[in-house]
Order: sequence, then structure tokens, then C-alpha cells
Amino acid sequence: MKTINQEVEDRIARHPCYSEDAHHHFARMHVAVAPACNIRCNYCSRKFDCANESRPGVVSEVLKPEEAVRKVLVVAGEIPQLSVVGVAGPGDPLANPEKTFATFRGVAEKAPELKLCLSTNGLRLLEFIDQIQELNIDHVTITINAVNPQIGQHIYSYIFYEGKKYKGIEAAEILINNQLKGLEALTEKGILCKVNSVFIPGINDQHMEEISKAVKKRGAFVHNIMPLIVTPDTVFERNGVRNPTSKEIQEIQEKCSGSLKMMKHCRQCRADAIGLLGEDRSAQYTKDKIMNVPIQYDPIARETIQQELELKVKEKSKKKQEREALKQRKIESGSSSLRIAVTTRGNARVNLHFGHAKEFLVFDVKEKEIKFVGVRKVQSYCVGKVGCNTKQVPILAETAEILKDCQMLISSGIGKAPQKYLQDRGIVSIIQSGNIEELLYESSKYYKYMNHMSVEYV
Ligand SMILES: C[S@@+](CC[C@H](N)C(=O)[O-])C[C@H]1O[C@@H](n2cnc3c(N)ncnc32)[C@H](O)[C@@H]1O
Ligand code: SF4
Ligand code: SF4
Repeated sequence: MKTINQEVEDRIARHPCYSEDAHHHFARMHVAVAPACNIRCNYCSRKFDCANESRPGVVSEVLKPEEAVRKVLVVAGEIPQLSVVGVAGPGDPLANPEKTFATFRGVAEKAPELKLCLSTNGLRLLEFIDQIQELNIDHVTITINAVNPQIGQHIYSYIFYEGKKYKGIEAAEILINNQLKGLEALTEKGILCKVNSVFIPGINDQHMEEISKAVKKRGAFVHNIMPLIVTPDTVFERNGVRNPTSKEIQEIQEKCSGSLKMMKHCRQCRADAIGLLGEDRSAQYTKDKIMNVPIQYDPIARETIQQELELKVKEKSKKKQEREALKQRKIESGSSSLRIAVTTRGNARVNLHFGHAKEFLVFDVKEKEIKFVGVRKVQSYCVGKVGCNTKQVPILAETAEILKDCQMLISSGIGKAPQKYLQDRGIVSIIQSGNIEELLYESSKYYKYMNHMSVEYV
């Protein structure tokens, strides 16, 4: 039986925004069918429909639902990694519900394997919960920039709700109330929800942790704290609000990560973006082109390619989780010193290739203190003519077991395969030759930095 975590993993394994590992392999597209909006955020401008501008709210052309469905089929035929189709503007999808749902219906009918994704300010969410569920829209993003109306009133100029315009604190109250209730209603139905919060210096920067906690409580799956992009012709631009620094974003993400999983790979895409998250191929798919090229959509070929990609993503995620768990165990097991193994053929130097080592010297290093722990005997990894990149798994497994309490290994050389094998088991290997003591000091300083990185082997 699958655990809840496995089920969620399966659901997000092909979603480039919900799964960090998937974003290297799977592509998304936004279809710009929703031009109108029912609120006014003080940072948003949709006036610039320039092909060179890449930020939310920007599009080259707004499409009718039937044009959007055709575009999806053309793109799906040419980009087999396409797994998600979203409506994210350029205005608000739920301020244009007929166009939005007609598009989703058309895509679900013609290309049912594509995941559907909706990005909204949440003002009208509660009205559409059933439709969202019926259409199998499995992923919804809600932008929540404040959970306190005192703060919200400085972010939203006004809202249009049930035929009436509201301003100030009253507008913020209605919006926040609807967003949080909408979020709760969606998560109760098992729909995965991501919350976007635009980080606005001097306005909601001190409020982010409260937002994170509030949305976690209502079942949000991931929190995407995104930097404000100060845009011409907006209230914030006129008031001199600045863009946040990347350090500020990193710090707030770290602070909030205790309460909720953070999305750190958002590219703040255009409302008509196409491709892998790092790229934008929207200029290739103009209305003119999509209406005139043949559709080459082949669901079977697409599925074969996507299954392979999904396997890769799942393998990567599993390894990452194992590494994290190992790191955690090592941190919990306690000492603030670092246990380091070195290879040597004598002279108090690291001067031996990992593959030729029949023993390792193990040390505990704590600031300026080095304590010799002992010698660990092993079978050497390279036997005769067998090279270091050839997998000698049983020997390697034994070595990894013998060094399992070490966080680091220093040797004069090591092949890629054993390096990766050890890395996957929480042992970072450094290639260096020289005096053992000096290398132990140096490398222990270096480890602090390496410990925050996860080395990727593609
Ligand atoms: C263009 S909106 C479309 C969806 C919907 N109207 C909404 O606001 O959630 C997509 C995302 O971009 C964000 N966004 C729009 N303009 C921005 C700006 N100038 N700086 C940072 N984020 C912005 C929105 O807050 C939202 O999270
Ligand atoms: S809700 Fe979205 S589209 Fe509307 S003003 Fe805010 S950012 Fe722009
Ligand atoms: S804007 Fe962020 S969440 Fe939306 S498609 Fe781009 S990367 Fe994904």
C-alpha cells in the first residue's frame, strides 16, 4: 500500500513547479485566456505586452479558448516533456470563469494526460470549488500576500466583488477571508495547493512567517515566496518601493522553511510561458503559427518519454531524501566535530588514490583540535586492471559501511562512481594531496559550506 507521501510524490512527479526534481525534466505552458482582473494589486501592471519582457502579467497575445486548446495540442506534439497546462492570467482566471473553464474542458477532452493548473488571487475561489474538482484540476496556486487586513490594505488598491467596489481595509478583509476559506475548501477535497506570496520590502516583509503558518494550517502544500518586481506605472513604483535583494529572499525562505516546504525554483513566468522552467519558448508559438501548422500530437509517444523521465525524477528524489535523512542522523548523533577519513602511503601526507587504499586513517576535527580516532582496514577498491569507474559494488559497500560514521573522505584521487556512491551515503569526498593535518583543517572549514549543498550527479 502506498503511504500518503508516496501518493503525493506520484502526483507531483511530473509537475515542474510542485517538484523541484521534476523541473529539470518536465515542461509547462501557460495559456493566456484570462485578460480581466477583479482586484488591483499595487505591484501589477499588464500594460506591457512585449516579447522581451518576462514577468507575470505579460503576454504577447490573448487567446480564445478554442485557440488555446489548439495551441496546447501543437505544443504537446512538439515538446514531449510538456506535462502541465496552466491558466495564470494575464489577469485572474476566476475573473474570466467562462473562458478559463472552457479552455480546461477542451484540454481535458483532447489531451487528458495533461495536468491542469490554475493560478488565482482567490477572491472568487469558493464559487468554483466543485467545478475545479469536476475538471480534475489537481493543482491550484493562490496568491496570498497578507493574512492581516491591516497589512493587506497597503497591497491592494481595491477589489470588485459581487457587483461592488471595495477599498482599504474592507477590501483586504473580504479578499483574505475568501482566500483562506478557498484554500481550506480545496485542500479538504484533496487538491494540492501552492501559495504565492510576493515579498514587498517595508510592506509585508515582517509578515511572511505569519502567512506561512496561516496557510500551512489550512493545508497548503508548498509556499512560494517570490520577490517583488517593481514595475512601471504601479503604485509601488510611484511610492519608491524597492525590489528585495536575493539575500533577503533566501533569509526569509530559510526562516519559513520550518513551517512549510518552500518553493525556491520559481521563475516568475509570463502568462504565456512555454517550455522548461529555465527557458521560454513562447515566441515560437504565435497565434499565427499555431493556427497554421499541423497538429502532431501523439499521446502514446509522449507517454513513453514521460514515463522514462518520471522514473529519473523519482530516483533522484529518493536519493535526495536518503541523503537528507543521513545528514540529519549525523547531525542528531551529535558531536559538533567532523569525522574525516584520509588515504595515505606515509610521510604524514594524503598521497594515495582511493582505489588503492587498503586502510583509512580516521580523525575527529573540531576547530583547531585534531584527534586521531583509528585505522580502518578495507579491501582496496581497484583490483588489478579494473578501473576506478568500474562498479565494484560489494567492495564499495563494505568500505562505505566501515566509514559510515565519517562525513568526509580526503584522497589524492577517486573515480566518479565511488565518489557518487559515497556521496549518496552521506560521505563527501574531497580530492586533495598534501600534509594530512593541514588538509584536515582546511577541509573541515570547507565542509561547512559543502554541507549546505547537495552535489548533483546527472
Ligand atoms: C500575473 S499573476 C496571475 C494569477 C493571478 N491573477 C494572481 O495574482 O495570482 C501570477 C503571479 O505573479 C505575481 N505577480 C504579478 N506581478 C508581479 C510583480 N510585479 N512582482 C512580483 N510578482 C508579481 C502575482 O502576485 C501572482 O502570484
Ligand atoms: S490579482 Fe493577479 S492579475 Fe490581478 S492585479 Fe493582482 S497580480 Fe495582477
Ligand atoms: S511562475 Fe513559478 S509557479 Fe508559475 S509556472 Fe512559472 S515557475 Fe511555475
